[in-house]
Amino acid sequence: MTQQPLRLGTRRSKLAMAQSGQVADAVRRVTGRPVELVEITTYGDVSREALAQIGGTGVFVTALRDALLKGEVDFAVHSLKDLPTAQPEELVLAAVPVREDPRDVLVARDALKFTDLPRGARIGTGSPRRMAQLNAYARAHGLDIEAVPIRGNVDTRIRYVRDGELDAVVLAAAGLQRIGRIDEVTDFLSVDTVLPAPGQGALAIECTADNADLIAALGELDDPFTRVAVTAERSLLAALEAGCSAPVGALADLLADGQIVKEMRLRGVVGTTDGTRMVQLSTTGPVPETHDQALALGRELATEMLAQGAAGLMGERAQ
Ligand SMILES: NCc1[nH]cc(CCC(=O)O)c1CC(=O)O
Repeated sequence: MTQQPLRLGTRRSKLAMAQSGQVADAVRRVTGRPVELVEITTYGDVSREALAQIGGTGVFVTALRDALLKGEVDFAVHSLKDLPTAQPEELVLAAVPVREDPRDVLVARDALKFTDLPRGARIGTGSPRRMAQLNAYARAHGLDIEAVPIRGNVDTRIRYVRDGELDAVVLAAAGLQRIGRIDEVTDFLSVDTVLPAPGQGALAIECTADNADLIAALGELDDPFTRVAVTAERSLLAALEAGCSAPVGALADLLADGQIVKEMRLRGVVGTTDGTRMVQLSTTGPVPETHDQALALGRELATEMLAQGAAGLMGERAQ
């Protein structure tokens, strides 16, 4: 008996195709069903200008969600950090698989590490979050760097370095891992230096809320810890009322005593892009056992950050 293939909606970029291909393999494995990739062109893919104007929030996601709602595809794969924090009622995150390395990394000329960059080094990043933290670190440690706003996909950004236009670019480790270019990293930035974006390194597998059989099947790919961690991180982002282009970093991790997991820590940072003003806090508590507990942890930290003036540091937008 031949089974209808499951249709996986994906963006066409190299990164999206790579991660969708990996998820397709995993879904074939757990469901035993064929999976076909359906390429969907998003507004953000078509127009760089449009992307700059609308600021980036969710542009890559909207077209995939429309295709789900129209029944053109059965499920979609998103980079979790690109998902708006508001979840549409008709859709569910059926799985959040095990997260890749959440760190940001440097791809620099001549195998340079961040702290070895020469005075006046030009570092490309379009992310206010990365700019804020790199500039703050540079100020504190007497480094002289210039953060240069850039756009484009991962290949384009690395090309700025290969062409000698920039000394380095900052990217997410997870993206490079997924497209097979992790070997080009010259420095893995400690999360103490640059806290990643909420949800960075994680994927979201989404389908319609009425598809109980598929939700159950995709649920096999869910990693409960990753889900709890990214839920807390995104709850912080939502409670700060910041969009995905805001200078907000967040990371939840487990604190263990030997093999025994004791607590979850949630760290958050907000700063001005010039790195002169930062609010950086963390909170630690029992590992959340429910979605609501994970949300509460994020809200708690947001409340503390707002009390320290976080809102006043978020006015800036990506260039
Ligand atoms: N902003 C674009 C984007 N969205 C997801 C990733 C890959 C990393 C991930 O899945 O978190 C990237 C590239 C990057 O930030 O370098």
